[in-house]
Amino acid sequence: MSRFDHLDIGLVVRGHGRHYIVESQDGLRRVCHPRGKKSDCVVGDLVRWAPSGSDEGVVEAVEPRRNLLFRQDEWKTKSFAANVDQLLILVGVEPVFSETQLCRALIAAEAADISTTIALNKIDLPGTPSARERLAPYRAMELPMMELALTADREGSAALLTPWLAGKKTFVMGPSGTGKSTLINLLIPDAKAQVGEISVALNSGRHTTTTTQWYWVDAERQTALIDSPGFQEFGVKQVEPMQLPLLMPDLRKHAGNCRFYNCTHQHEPGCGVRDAVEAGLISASRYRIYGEILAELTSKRW
Ligand SMILES: Nc1nc2c(ncn2[C@@H]2O[C@H](COP(=O)(O)OP(=O)(O)OP(=O)(O)O)[C@@H](O)[C@H]2O)c(=O)[nH]1
Ligand SMILES: [Zn+2]
Repeated sequence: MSRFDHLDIGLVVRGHGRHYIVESQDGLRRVCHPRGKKSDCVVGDLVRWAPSGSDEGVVEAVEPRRNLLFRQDEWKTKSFAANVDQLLILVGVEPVFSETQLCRALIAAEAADISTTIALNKIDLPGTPSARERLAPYRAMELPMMELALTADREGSAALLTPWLAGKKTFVMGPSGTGKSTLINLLIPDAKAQVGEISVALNSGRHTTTTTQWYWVDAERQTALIDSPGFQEFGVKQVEPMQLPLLMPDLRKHAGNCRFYNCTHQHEPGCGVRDAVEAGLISASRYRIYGEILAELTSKRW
């Protein structure tokens, strides 16, 4: 029980600097301001809010979160969203995706206990076989995968996505130019209107992709897509170094065979992970990325 339990619950559908757009249960959206540091919230948060003035509100408290997806570098933590059911990582045949970013996103999702599906888009393009090849280690890890052609085969893509999304809150992540906007517009014909409504409330005029945005797919407000801006760096400093291999399913599978319980899988003799790399059971690129992230996590702050 908290002293704010009598207040209405709202959903944070967009953050905008120090204020938020909160959707109340009747579907109305209004600008809300945080009362203090305690009411720092992110998209997907459920908040207790009170009216303030004629059409604004104050966030008094944030309800406990089911999960929080975020990235963390040396200096700051950047939240993506809270209370999501699943993550969709959209990569494209073009532009060629960065495997290190993909690994980092998967590690952050695993650390937050959020299940992930990788979707390869633009399979109408000739680079498709090599993109599939690059994803082979992830398929071998039994990560769910989907193949899409969001512009070339709209119906086929929608038919794959729609049942998978139904009733869930899905966070969509992916590098710039892979088709995130195409996906949102395919599934949410009134996406522009949903954003426009908010821009009017904020007086911001037009949509910027610099902020995370919650979209309802259906009129019943059961299915949601959460679209996020791109990013350059994806820090996973929230992870303890010893925990890192446990968040990478292919490494985790072989770490039990190491001679030392605290093996870092770098130089130790009798390392099950390095044996598996040599045997081709763990991809060389995944192992290299593991080493790079481990070095980052163990580097001393100055
Ligand atoms: N050939 C092909 N092109 C596609 C497909 N899906 C999207 N595209 C094109 O890829 C380009 C980028 O798509 P967007 O939806 O704008 O990508 P985005 O991920 O939103 O990119 P940002 O806005 O930069 O974050 C556009 O020119 C799309 O038409 C596809 O299935 N096949
Ligand atoms: Zn080892």
